[in-house]
Amino acid sequence: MGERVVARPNSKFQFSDVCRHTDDSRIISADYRLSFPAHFLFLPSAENATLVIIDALPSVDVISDFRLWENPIRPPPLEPAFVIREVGDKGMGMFATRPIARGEPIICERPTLVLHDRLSVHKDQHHAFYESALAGLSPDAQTAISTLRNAHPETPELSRIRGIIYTNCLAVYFPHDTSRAFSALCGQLCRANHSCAPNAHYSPVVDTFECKLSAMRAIAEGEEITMAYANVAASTAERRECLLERYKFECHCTACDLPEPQATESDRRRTTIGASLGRINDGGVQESVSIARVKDLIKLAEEEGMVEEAWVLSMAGMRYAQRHNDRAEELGMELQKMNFMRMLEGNDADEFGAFAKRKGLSAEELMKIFEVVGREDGACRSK
Ligand SMILES: C[S@@+](CC[C@H](N)C(=O)[O-])C[C@H]1O[C@@H](n2cnc3c(N)ncnc32)[C@H](O)[C@@H]1O
Repeated sequence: MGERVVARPNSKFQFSDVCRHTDDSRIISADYRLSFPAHFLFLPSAENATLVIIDALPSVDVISDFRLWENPIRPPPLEPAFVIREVGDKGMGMFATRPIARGEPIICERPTLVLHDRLSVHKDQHHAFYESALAGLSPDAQTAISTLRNAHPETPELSRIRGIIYTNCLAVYFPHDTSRAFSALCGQLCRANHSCAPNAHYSPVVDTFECKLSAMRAIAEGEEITMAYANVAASTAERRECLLERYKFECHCTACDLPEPQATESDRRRTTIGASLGRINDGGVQESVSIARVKDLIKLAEEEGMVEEAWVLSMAGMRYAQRHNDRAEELGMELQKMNFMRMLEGNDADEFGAFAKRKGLSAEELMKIFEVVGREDGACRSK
């Protein structure tokens, strides 16, 4: 540890007398009253940081050794796919500026602020703590974060920056330990609004440490680009309650505002899928339901446009077939799983590429198989 930094002239940390330099010039140790000693890692350098990671040593220490930061970020598409603009009560939103094909990456963005999920700062110190973390970022990066929406009323318990984190955070993982979830803020991707029938899917890209939004179905020019913030395998009332509590809005998406009798039918499908997914997560469904039941559930999920849930169900079906030594069903389920993955994360999804390689197929050959399986754009009900 180096010397204590006390209001150095022009220092990024001049308002804070509780930050110290460490042997790594990019890592600042913060002496706040925390559940563990926090550290700020500024990347690519402390002078011109576009990313701050808030964690404890030795984890930040480990992360700082990754060559990952030197990897180029994926180049944006030649023709940008979206614009961010005002959308009434929702605040800002993301809109397609051209037709976007299913599976196409809409945006791939390195986050600007990342913090460990179990970080707990004393409420009296929230403001100073997060301000210290932001103060080390470049002016553009600071603006990107501090101007994000805060849906929560500011209180002594919930500072503005904490409210911004609650409103916007996305899950990310580091390659060295994917069991630890971190929350991330991105200047652009965090402008995507919610829908219970979304047209886009968020996924963290572990290898390059990026946040990715891909088109889950074809998106028309001018259409709003939306993702799901909450579990959509739940009834309208349950979804609305969860969104109101966490994100402070009442959802009026196409799924929430369906007329009767479609609303009741949609609730029935979603709660049926939700109950089965709960059993899968508990490890029970594999023995308690037949492969025929898994197929029925996948059909329900497709009818609701719930691709992620269909993907989880096909994975459960594949495992079930494996345990029963049913090779034909296993391959059928694996193909479905890959196809749902392609719908969620696009043809460049790591899992999709690895599958093609494992089967000794080129991407084109694999696509032909999917055409035979017959799940093109219309397979999931577009909302
Ligand atoms: C991650 S931000 C999304 C971008 C935000 N609209 C903005 O202006 O930056 C989440 C917040 O946006 C608003 N929001 C998102 N989806 C919405 C929806 N479907 N209806 C109304 N408000 C929504 C809520 O205030 C929510 O807490």
